[in-house]
Amino acid sequence: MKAPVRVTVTGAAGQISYSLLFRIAAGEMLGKDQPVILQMLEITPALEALKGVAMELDDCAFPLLAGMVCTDDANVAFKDTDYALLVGARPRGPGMERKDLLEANAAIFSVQGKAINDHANKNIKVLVVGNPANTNALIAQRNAPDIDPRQFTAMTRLDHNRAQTQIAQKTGKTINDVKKLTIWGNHSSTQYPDLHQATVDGADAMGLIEQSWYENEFIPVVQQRGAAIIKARGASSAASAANAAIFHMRDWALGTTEGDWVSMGVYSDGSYGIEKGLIYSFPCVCKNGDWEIVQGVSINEFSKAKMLATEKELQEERDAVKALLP
Ligand SMILES: NC(=O)C1=CN([C@@H]2O[C@H](COP(=O)(O)OP(=O)(O)OC[C@H]3O[C@@H](n4cnc5c(N)ncnc54)[C@H](O)[C@@H]3O)[C@@H](O)[C@H]2O)C=CC1
Ligand SMILES: O=C([O-])CC(=O)C(=O)O
Repeated sequence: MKAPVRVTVTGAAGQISYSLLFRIAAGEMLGKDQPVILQMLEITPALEALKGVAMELDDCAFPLLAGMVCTDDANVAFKDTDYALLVGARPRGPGMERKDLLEANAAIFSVQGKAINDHANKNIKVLVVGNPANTNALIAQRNAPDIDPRQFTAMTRLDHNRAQTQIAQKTGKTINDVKKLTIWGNHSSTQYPDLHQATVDGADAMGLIEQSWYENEFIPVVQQRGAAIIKARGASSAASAANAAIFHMRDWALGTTEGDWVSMGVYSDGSYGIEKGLIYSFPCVCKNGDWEIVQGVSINEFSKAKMLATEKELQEERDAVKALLP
């Protein structure tokens, strides 16, 4: 048996965490041979509810669950931690855009970035789920100057998974047949789900669909899927968001599938002309616990315009939280 690793989950009594924690403890994120210690952070009024979640985790008798910490102190929650999933933040309601949450949520991520900087393992892998995820990740990263900025990522895997299902269903194929699609940019309604490199059962995806379906259905359906779930369920995506967080961390830690790539919000190095330092979603492959941006993807004029529009939104979000960016 390996030595246990520490996994911090914030917002641990919330709805996403109620799916997430049990799957982490079952070994679905880091492998069936990797024991975990769960370090769960909540605000003080939610500690009683968190206690109930911890009791249920106990009652699962998970062989891989090597310990639990429940706390309302970020310095305790991030102590020596190896992986952090920053879920704790307010979700949006009907009629809101994710960036409307900036004011409510941004401060959480500057405090947590500092706590990560001061207490976490320096090799920590951080995934920000709380919205607006890319800009919250930027805030946390900039408040952790002693940690490599590449270790802060934002979740666009849910968008990636949504896009995969849309094209699989349209073409009558399975998820396993769909490869190399990309979500570019922000986890917001300006994100650009790109099928130009994607293949379905070995065939070029764009050759299997009409441009009008691509522009007028596929792209808006993926961009607006979060809002459609809120409308239908009366609450934002939870189990599917937890699933995407598991996939994102699993692939980062254990590697992506040969011959395919995934979408991750990562620190831009200037690839594809995207401003360096933004947390922007790119096509990524992961190996040996590290990610890299896939290079050489050809970008046509249609794609370029969409990639720039979502970059512009990220620049505006960044400028709106300047006060929190040291
Ligand atoms: N990136 C993505 O694809 C997705 C992101 N989200 C976002 O994830 C976030 C969480 O969503 P839900 O679990 O549905 O919300 P929720 O409201 O059910 O849970 C959030 C939890 O965070 C806790 N919390 C608030 N401030 C905190 C702090 N400073 N430290 C620790 N915990 C804190 C709350 O007490 C609450 O228990 C929202 O911002 C939502 O918009 C949701 C779905 C997908
Ligand atoms: O749409 C929301 O507010 C929740 C979310 O991020 C998603 O479902 O993608």
